[in-house]
Amino acid sequence: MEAGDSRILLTADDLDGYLSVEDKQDIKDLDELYSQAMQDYKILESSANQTRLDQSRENIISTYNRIGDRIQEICDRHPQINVYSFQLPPSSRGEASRLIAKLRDVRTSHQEFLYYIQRAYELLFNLAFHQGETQSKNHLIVKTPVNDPVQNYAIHKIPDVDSKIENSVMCVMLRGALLPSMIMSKEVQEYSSTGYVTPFALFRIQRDDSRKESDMHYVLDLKSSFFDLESLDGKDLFFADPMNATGGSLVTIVQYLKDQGVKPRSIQFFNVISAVKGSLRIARAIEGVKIYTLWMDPVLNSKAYILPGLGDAGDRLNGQDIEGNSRNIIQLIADYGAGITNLYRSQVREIERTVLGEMG
Ligand SMILES: O=P(O)(O)OC[C@H]1O[C@H](OP(=O)(O)OP(=O)(O)O)[C@H](O)[C@@H]1O
Ligand SMILES: O=c1cc[nH]c(=O)[nH]1
Repeated sequence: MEAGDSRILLTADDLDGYLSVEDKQDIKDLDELYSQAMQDYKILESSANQTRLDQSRENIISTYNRIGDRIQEICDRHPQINVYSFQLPPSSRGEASRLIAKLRDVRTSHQEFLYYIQRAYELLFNLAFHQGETQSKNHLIVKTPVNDPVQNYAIHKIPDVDSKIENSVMCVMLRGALLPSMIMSKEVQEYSSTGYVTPFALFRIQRDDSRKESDMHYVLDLKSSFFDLESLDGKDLFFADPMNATGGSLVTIVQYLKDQGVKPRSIQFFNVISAVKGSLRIARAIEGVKIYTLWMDPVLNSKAYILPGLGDAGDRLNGQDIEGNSRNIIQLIADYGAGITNLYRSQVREIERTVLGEMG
């Protein structure tokens, strides 16, 4: 890892250095399997012959089954990688599958995309914090609008996850992860018995789009980042980024923090879709990390995009900038509109405080 005055750089070679021979073989096997599926996509996209179309659909289903089995077998060997569809009972898997299908679909509109991302983070919160041992409960006492014959109240028991969430700091990989991080922080607030609002640490991390995946550079721009190193020490660092592709963005930030002497209590990464390569690199590079992902995809293309993926998550969440006029964090939040900013009011206040300071 190289450090300039304000820019921290990591390369694809640095990341590959973490992979074992077995990891590289797993990645290669999936590349080969997925290239078979891509042959059939070409027929699906262009053929007018019904028999050929039917045959290619059959082939794709069967290749996908083999890919799914192979990915599950790889993930079973890595307990740090938690995949919703592999850990939840089969009856719950359809929910994640349908949701991911909606997010992937080119026809899904911006508003619908936001709606499904919000739902995805509810499921991820469930995967990370509600599984496993029998949990103690917190009681919610809710006043309802019904006041005849008397004012009504309802009691709801929710899992007591305070100890898992009330030491957390929301670490944001700007910019695509900004809204998902607000959503995750609100989940924390809603489940915390004290209404804990996470502090935010904002990191401007960029992949160099002019480079290929095999030669990718990751740049952490400290001048456009907002965080207080001391406030991260001993904390549970939550990163919520919809896409975990090559793993380079997360590893760059975590290594920088480590170099600065920060010792987090834990590092947890919440993704909607992860690629096998990025997950393996992270699991190898960051000791003790936990990855929670709704879905695991098999491969990356030469531009470091996840296949089949869902495209550019940042663009689908934030819309595209006008050429040469890249919006800052405050402008992005303003563009989410009143519906979103009112829903995530506490989170917006925390982010503004982090960016603008107490007087902002
Ligand atoms: O696992 P990695 O290969 O590091 O990639 C993941 C990063 O890529 C995406 O951001 P993108 O580079 O599209 O920029 P954006 O945040 O500005 O949308 C995504 O939101 C992650 O931050
Ligand atoms: O497929 C990908 C990879 C990185 N970032 C995205 O938004 N999509």
